[in-house]
Amino acid sequence: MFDEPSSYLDVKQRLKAAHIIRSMLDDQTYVITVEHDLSVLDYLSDFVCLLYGVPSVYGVVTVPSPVREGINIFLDGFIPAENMRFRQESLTFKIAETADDEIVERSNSVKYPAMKKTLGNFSLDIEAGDFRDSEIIVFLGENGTGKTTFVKMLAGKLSPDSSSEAPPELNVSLKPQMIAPKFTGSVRELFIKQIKGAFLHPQFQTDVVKPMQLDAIIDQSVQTLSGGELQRVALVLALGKPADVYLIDEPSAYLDSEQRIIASRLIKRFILHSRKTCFVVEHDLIMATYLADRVICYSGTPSVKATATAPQSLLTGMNSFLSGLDVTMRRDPTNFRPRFNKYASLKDKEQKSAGTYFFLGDD
Ligand SMILES: Nc1ncnc2c1ncn2[C@@H]1O[C@H](COP(=O)(O)OP(=O)(O)OP(=O)(O)O)[C@@H](O)[C@H]1O
Repeated sequence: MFDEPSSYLDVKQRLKAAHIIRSMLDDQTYVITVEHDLSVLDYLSDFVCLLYGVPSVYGVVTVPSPVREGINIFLDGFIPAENMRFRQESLTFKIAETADDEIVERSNSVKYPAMKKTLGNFSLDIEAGDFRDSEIIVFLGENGTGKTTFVKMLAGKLSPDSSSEAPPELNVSLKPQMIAPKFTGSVRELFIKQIKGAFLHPQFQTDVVKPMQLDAIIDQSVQTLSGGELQRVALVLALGKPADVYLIDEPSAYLDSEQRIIASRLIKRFILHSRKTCFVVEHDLIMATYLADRVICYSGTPSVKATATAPQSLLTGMNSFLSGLDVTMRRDPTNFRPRFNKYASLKDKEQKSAGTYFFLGDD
């Protein structure tokens, strides 16, 4: 039994862990895993059981379905065999989907210079780039390649050792990777203290606070929250602060699949409507590809030396990221979610020989 084997691992390690777990299977051995990263769940398992219900009240476990069908049922929110709808909306992952299909005008562009930073034995080179309003840029890279270091430099918490010109002075709001609250009051008191304006604003309540489902914990002490509850509180806090740039480091950590989808939608809508920019570090590729307007790819040797590219299109960036991992992805025709091809399968071989590691077309 493996409980959340992918937590905090990068994509390469998630796939490696899936291979190791699968190699344990034989006639006598069954493996049960709990996994919230749907693309890893898809790659790892043969069958899935869905659990639905009301958190802390009741839960129902379905009979096992084949993995593709099970994940699609989960995303659809409707179990045909039981004629049971457990979510009002069905979820799809059209690449470049924009909330409400609005035409996005991204006019304001801010440039940042090439920067270098050395920390102990690790050195990071960042290529010069730019970002625009209403845009989400996702960092793709292995653990220890300097994603958090770049985020801290953008946030002004670390200064570069050298840069081709002075970095822009940005008004940023940061959701750190590790959340260790010192606040001793309740969640409500924390919101009133730190983001009173946003918290009392009906639009922010509707767009951000309500979807994060904090009613049950709003008067609970912050010190007693679970990892997933803290993550949701931290996301609301980060988005509630007035800023030009939002830096969200690993929003999926500790969240279940449903909450990851809710959080991704909420971040996307918030950034689109507030006309701000958001940088996100994310290893869950369903979340990452849903969120990203553009991506920054990290290459090099983790913990030693790495380079971060300028922001590039999702397609170009994912192609180079996946080719570095020697894996391919295509989209499921039902809901367009990205799926890993099984290693050395026909589709894997075809996509590799065509150089389309990230295939946007339908099956
Ligand atoms: N203050 C420091 N002193 C020495 N080395 C450091 C320091 N801070 C970070 N490092 C090292 O720099 C490298 C990059 O760290 P960073 O946290 O930016 O990576 P990351 O890409 O965000 O990793 P992850 O995906 O695991 O969160 C790591 O090898 C880390 O150990």
